[in-house]
Amino acid sequence: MLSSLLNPSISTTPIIKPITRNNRASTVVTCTSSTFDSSSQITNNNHSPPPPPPPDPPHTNIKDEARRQRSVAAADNTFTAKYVPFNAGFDSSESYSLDEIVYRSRSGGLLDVQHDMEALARFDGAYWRTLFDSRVGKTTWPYGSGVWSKKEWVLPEIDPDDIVSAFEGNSNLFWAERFGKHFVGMNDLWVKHCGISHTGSFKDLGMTVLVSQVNRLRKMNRPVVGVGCASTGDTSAALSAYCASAGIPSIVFLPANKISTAQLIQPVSNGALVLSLETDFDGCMKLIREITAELPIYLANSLNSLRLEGQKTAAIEILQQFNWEVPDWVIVPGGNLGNIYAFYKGFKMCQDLGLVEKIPRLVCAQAANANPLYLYYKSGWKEFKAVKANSTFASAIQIGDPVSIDRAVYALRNSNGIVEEATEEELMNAMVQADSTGMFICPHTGVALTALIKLRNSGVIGGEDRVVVVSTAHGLKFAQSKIDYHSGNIPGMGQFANPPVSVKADFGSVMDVLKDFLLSKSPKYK
Ligand SMILES: Cc1ncc(COP(=O)(O)O)c(C=O)c1O
Ligand SMILES: N[C@@H](CCOP(=O)(O)O)C(=O)O
Repeated sequence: MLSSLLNPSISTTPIIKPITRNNRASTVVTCTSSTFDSSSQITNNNHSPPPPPPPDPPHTNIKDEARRQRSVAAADNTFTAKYVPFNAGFDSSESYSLDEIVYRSRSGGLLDVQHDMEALARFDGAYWRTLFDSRVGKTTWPYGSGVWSKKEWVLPEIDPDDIVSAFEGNSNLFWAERFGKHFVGMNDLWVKHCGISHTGSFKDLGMTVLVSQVNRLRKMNRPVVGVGCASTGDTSAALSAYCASAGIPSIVFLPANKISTAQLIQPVSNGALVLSLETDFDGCMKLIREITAELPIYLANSLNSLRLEGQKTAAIEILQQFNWEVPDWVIVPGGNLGNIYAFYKGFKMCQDLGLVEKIPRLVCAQAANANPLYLYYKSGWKEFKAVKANSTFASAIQIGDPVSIDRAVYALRNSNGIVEEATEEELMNAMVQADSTGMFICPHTGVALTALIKLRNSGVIGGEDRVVVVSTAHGLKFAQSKIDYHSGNIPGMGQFANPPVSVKADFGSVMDVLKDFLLSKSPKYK
């Protein structure tokens, strides 16, 4: 009933129909019962004169102004960074310039971006804190971005002219007062809302860095014709938006019928080549790795360590927002497992460079239907086994063979971390209960809140602890799961459902309903 009340045309499972256009297979997406087809393409049949050219842009813009400031200021670029094998020993001499196209070390392991920490440490913690704080809330290019306000720690050598940014980051960190008090008996619970972002998820933080570097590589005539990713929906949205903004072709591999309509329409709208594949995310990931090894398509998944340099700034922002006080716990939902390491790295750099004295304990929260990290953790980190990820309402983390498993284990071991899991009912109830306190969160944040509830119930997290739950995407991307829950359309679920009430449109009927409602809210008048 609710679906038809809200939007009769919403379908839970968007259909992607292949068509042939311009002698090559391409795709058309049907998000509702009405089809986008070739007839919906724009044609100019009325032979009207072309529109006049746009007026010349003003002579100066924020990039020009930033360039002028740089030429006046002393050389600001004494910092460097390079790729090294992830967690390499001190005796390793393997390294690569960030201008090389490389995703794996010689031994096939993961890479990491290593900054010249000695050069950064020539400035003390107070210097960095003041510098970062001074850039918040401005429109100065590129520092108006929460990511690029930490440029020296992200991509120090990139020319600001090459940066592709939507001034992402600086997302709000809000006090979850009612949820804290009523559901977990806490006074100091916070939500870092990374979903309030350009494309509605934390992926923007990493994608601005990756696409900026691609922009630079293309200007250097490196062989990058397009950028591609496998995605459960959010990475593809971010990739296609940043590429479209820079005029770079993007290609996204999506598991057919496994992502939400709102996520699917994002790359379609931004002009990406959208491939809908009859497999799951892990299958898409395997394919994109094979394809990017063959074709001049740059890999944009978090296997590419550039992404994590942007994502780590969310951790620095949390410290900044607490006036450089360190919370006790940070809870992050995990899928491909790049983000948990990005948080660790952001906190650790702040500790190593003297901005703070310690780092928080990290919790990675997984859906029980896609829980390879949780199983590994429970085995005492003995043996990692990829799993076949089952369908979950937290569809963006339906991942059974996470590429960053080694990074996640490193982050958790070095932060005295914990892994928790959430069943479908637990994560949906947590999401719905959080929404009832004024939030509108995604199911992945429901997974993180479930971890919090479990750790509070077991006493691991104390009532006085300061906890940050990372909300990774905007709830509006996952409206269908909320509609299904509140409609009672999910077997075995709906304990906290709040469906709309159908009422006859006459005074008496409306009064009856309202009286019942008011009495139920004010028992003393009963
Ligand atoms: C909304 C959302 N939350 C959480 C995650 C998990 O992040 P990661 O893959 O870095 O573990 C993803 C993507 O995987 C996501 O899209
Ligand atoms: N949730 C992700 C899955 C891919 O993760 P990535 O960080 O490796 O790109 C998505 O939205 O696609």
